[in-house]
Amino acid sequence: MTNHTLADLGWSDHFARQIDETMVDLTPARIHEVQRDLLLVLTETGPSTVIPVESAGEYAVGDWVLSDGVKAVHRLDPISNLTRKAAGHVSYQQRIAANIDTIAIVTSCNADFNIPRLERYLAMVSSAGAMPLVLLTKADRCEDPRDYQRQAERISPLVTAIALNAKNPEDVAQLIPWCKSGQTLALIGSSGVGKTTLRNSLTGGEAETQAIREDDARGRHTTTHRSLVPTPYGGWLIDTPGMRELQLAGQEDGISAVFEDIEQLATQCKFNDCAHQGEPGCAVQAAIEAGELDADRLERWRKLKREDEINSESIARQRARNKAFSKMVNKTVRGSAKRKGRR
Ligand SMILES: Nc1nc2c(ncn2[C@@H]2O[C@H](COP(=O)(O)OP(=O)(O)OP(=O)(O)O)[C@@H](O)[C@H]2O)c(=O)[nH]1
Ligand SMILES: [Zn+2]
Repeated sequence: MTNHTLADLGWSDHFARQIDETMVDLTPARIHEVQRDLLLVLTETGPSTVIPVESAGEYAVGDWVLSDGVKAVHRLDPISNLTRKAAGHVSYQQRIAANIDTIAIVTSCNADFNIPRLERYLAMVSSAGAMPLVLLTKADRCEDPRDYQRQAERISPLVTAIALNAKNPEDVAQLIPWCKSGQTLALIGSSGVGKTTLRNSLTGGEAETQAIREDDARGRHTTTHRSLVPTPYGGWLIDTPGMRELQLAGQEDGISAVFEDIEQLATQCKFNDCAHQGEPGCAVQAAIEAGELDADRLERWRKLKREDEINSESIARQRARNKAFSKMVNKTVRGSAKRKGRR
């Protein structure tokens, strides 16, 4: 990897503002890969490694840290933060990637194309604080890719959809505007939709196109490998392989953004707490009857909100349990130190 300026690496005023006089001797470094006990970073003087001071789960690829040459002394507050509820029967919010300008949701112009899943991804992206882009791969295998494009763009005014053949360099060149100087583009989507193919086309790299197993509740070792890689256009690419389960948690704002039409209608219902289930003066039901809103879309909005609520509650309960446990441990440790002191 060649040397880059901080701006080339994606640095901006947002990060500079977080540095106070106690931190001026530290070196800004951007994480390009998170390992269990080590962070692989990029600095103005080239690639390096630093030791995390928090647990590995607190860091995400794309994060900025301040290094003293050995340790990542501070982790800077990110501009955008892609998270999900961790996969399996566990209750915590998992960080996936940070400081991404655009998140491309990759799906194919075939059976993988699925409106409810796109809505879910779009809510995640919106909640992350990044711009969404929908990439419809395998357009070369499909009779009418424009139909998929129209369906995706109908979901929300937030959506720009591009249909392409991920293997064709001319098609992939349409993505260059999102990969320029200091910009970071991330690719998310199901297995087999062409993320690795796109990554290879965009970086000139040769990453293997194979399925990657991720951590699950049975405690298998994670082999996911999220990394920040340079593109020849001055920007960066983050691939997020093998994310099978995508549960929302704490992403109500993203759901509201994607279902803005419904939330807007709901403000016109007669009752503030209208459940849109047949109450008089319900603007949402009126829109369905007038053919302006799809009843299935209302159901999907309800389902995502319920899921987000249930997951957020279980995460909050787990946090409270963890807090109570560490309080108890601290008390025990202090108690035993006191007893020792008396002896
Ligand atoms: N014809 C055609 N084939 C494609 C296109 N995109 C991907 N493929 C093929 O689809 C298969 C899966 O592509 P990958 O790039 O490995 O998919 P992935 O999303 O990286 O999958 P994971 O690594 O499992 O997450 C490969 O055989 C690709 O060559 C496309 O636009 N057109
Ligand atoms: Zn209503």
